Amino acid sequence: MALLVDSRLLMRRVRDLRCLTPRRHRVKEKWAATRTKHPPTSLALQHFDATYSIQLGKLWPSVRVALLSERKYGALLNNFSHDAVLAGLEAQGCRDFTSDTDTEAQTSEVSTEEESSCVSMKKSGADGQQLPPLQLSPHIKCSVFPRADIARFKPARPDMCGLLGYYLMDAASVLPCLALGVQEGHNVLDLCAAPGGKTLALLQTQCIGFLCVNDSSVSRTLRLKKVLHSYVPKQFLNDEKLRITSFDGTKWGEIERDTFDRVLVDVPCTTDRHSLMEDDNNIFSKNRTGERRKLPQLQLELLLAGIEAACPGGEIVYSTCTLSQTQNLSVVEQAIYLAREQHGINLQVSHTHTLNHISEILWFFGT
Ligand SMILES: C[S@@+](CC[C@H](N)C(=O)[O-])C[C@H]1O[C@@H](n2cnc3c(N)ncnc32)[C@H](O)[C@@H]1O
Repeated sequence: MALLVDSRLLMRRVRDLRCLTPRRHRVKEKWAATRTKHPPTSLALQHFDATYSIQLGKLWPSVRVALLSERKYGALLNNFSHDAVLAGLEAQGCRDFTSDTDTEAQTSEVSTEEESSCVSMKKSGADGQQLPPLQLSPHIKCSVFPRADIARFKPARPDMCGLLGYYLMDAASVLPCLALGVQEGHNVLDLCAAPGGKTLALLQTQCIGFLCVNDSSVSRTLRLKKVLHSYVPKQFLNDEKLRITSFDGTKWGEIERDTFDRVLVDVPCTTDRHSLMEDDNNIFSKNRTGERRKLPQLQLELLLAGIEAACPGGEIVYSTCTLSQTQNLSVVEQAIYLAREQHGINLQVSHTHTLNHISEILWFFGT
C-alpha cells in the first residue's frame, strides 16, 4: 500500500514539474502561470497532518496511507431488483460484509479504508427504559471484494422492470443505516439525505412505516429523486410512504417536533477522503474557508434539530465521513449538553451498545 501512495506522490510531483517546464504554446504557459500554487488537496493533507497526527498519534501514518489509497467500494444490494444480484457478485468473489462475522481479514480491509464515524443516541421517554439491544436489519446487505482485491464493480444493470441491482458506496456508509435499527412501522426522518445512498439502504429494510427524506440542496435533492426512481418500485415511493423535501434541516425542530421513531443526521463535513483526492468541489479551496470553519456549528444545529424531531424514546444517529474530533465527538457532546440545558431533553448515548454488535463486522477506533 505504501508503494501505491509513493507512486501517486511521484506522479503528482512529475505533473507539478511538467507544469513548471516552459511551454511553447501561450495558452499552456498562461495555464501554468495561473495554476494554483496550493491545490485544495495539498491544503487538506497539510491540515490533516497537523490535526490528525495529534488526534490519532501513532495510528496516523497508517490511516494516512489508507486515506491516500485507492477507494474501495461496497455494493449495496437492491432487494427490489428481480435479478439474482447477490449470487452474481458472489460468483465474482464478493461477500456481504454485513452478515460476515468471522472474517478478520476482510473486516480489517474495510475498516482501514474508511473514515466514517457514527454515534447513536436515544431520547429519553417518560418510562426512562434502558436501551434494548440493537437489532441489525438482515435486509441491508453490502458486498465487497476480498482483502487485497481492488477489482472494480461493473456498472449495475437494470432488471426487467428497469431497476438497478446495486448501488456503489463506501462500505462504511452502510453502518449508520444499520445503527439506526429501524423496526416495523417506524416513522423515519433522513435529515440530510442527498444524493440518497443511505436513504436507499434504509428502504432496503422494507419495514419503514413512513419515510421523510430531506436535503436543503435542491439540485442534490433532484439527484436523490433520480436515484430512488432507478432503484425503488413506484408503489414504495407514493405520498403515503414517502415525503421528499428541500428544507433547511436546522429549522426542523420548528417544523415537526417529537415525531419520528428514528432520525438519521448525516451531516455535511470535510469529507476527508474526497478532500485528499479531488480538487474540484473541495471544502479546502481557499474560497470555501469560511464555509469549512462554520461546519461544526452547522453540524451542531442539524443534530439538535434531529434530536427535537425525534419522539420521546426515539433514536437519533449522527454520522460523518471525517475523522475530525471537532466534527464528531465535540459536536455530539455539545448537542447533548444543549439539548438538556435549552430544551430539557435527556439523551442516552448508545455508542458502545452499537459498537458491541457491529464490531464483529468492522474494526472501530474509539476517540
Ligand atoms: C454527507 S451529505 C449526505 C449524504 C447522504 N446522506 C447519502 O447517504 O447519500 C450531507 C448533505 O447535507 C446537505 N445539507 C447541507 N446543509 C444542510 C441543511 N442546513 N439542511 C439540510 N441538508 C443540508 C448537503 O446538501 C448534503 O447533501
